[in-house]
Amino acid sequence: MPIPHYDVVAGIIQHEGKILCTQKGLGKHVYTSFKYEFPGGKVEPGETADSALYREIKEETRLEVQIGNRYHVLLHDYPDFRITLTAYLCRAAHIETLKLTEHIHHQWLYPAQLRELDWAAADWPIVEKISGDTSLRP
Ligand SMILES: Nc1nc2c([nH]c(=O)n2[C@@H]2O[C@H](COP(=O)(O)OP(=O)(O)OP(=O)(O)O)[C@@H](O)[C@H]2O)c(=O)[nH]1
Repeated sequence: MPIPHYDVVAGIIQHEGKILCTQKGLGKHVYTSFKYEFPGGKVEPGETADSALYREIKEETRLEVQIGNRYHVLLHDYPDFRITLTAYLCRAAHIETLKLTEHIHHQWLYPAQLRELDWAAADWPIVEKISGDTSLRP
């Protein structure tokens, strides 16, 4: 059987210089369970990347964000599937509505602090890029 390939969009949601990091709970796969990731998910047929990202972020966090530039694109092979992961810079003007509906925990961290978390394997190139990106510093 061919290995499934998913198109995944993720939001680097910025608010007052910090970035929203969300932790998955126990899932189908041990290698992504309890890992940190950026809110987002799979692009469904007929959706644009932007509309999928806006929908997923609202479903998962109740935040309504402004989606900005595409920040990084990568291909990652997990043992049972592969993803094209596209991360977009996003801004949340208000975070009072934040409510996690799928994740078990969240943290707002400054870019240089992101490395301290246990990220999904696919996310590390994005995390490293953010950590060294002076344009994201407050
Ligand atoms: N939203 C999001 N998903 C990511 C990131 N990094 C990463 O590997 N992924 C993976 O991309 C897939 C996103 O699909 P999804 O959000 O629709 O998750 P799902 O519940 O269907 O997946 P699951 O059942 O494997 O947990 C998941 O397998 C997730 O683990 C990330 O930064 N953000």
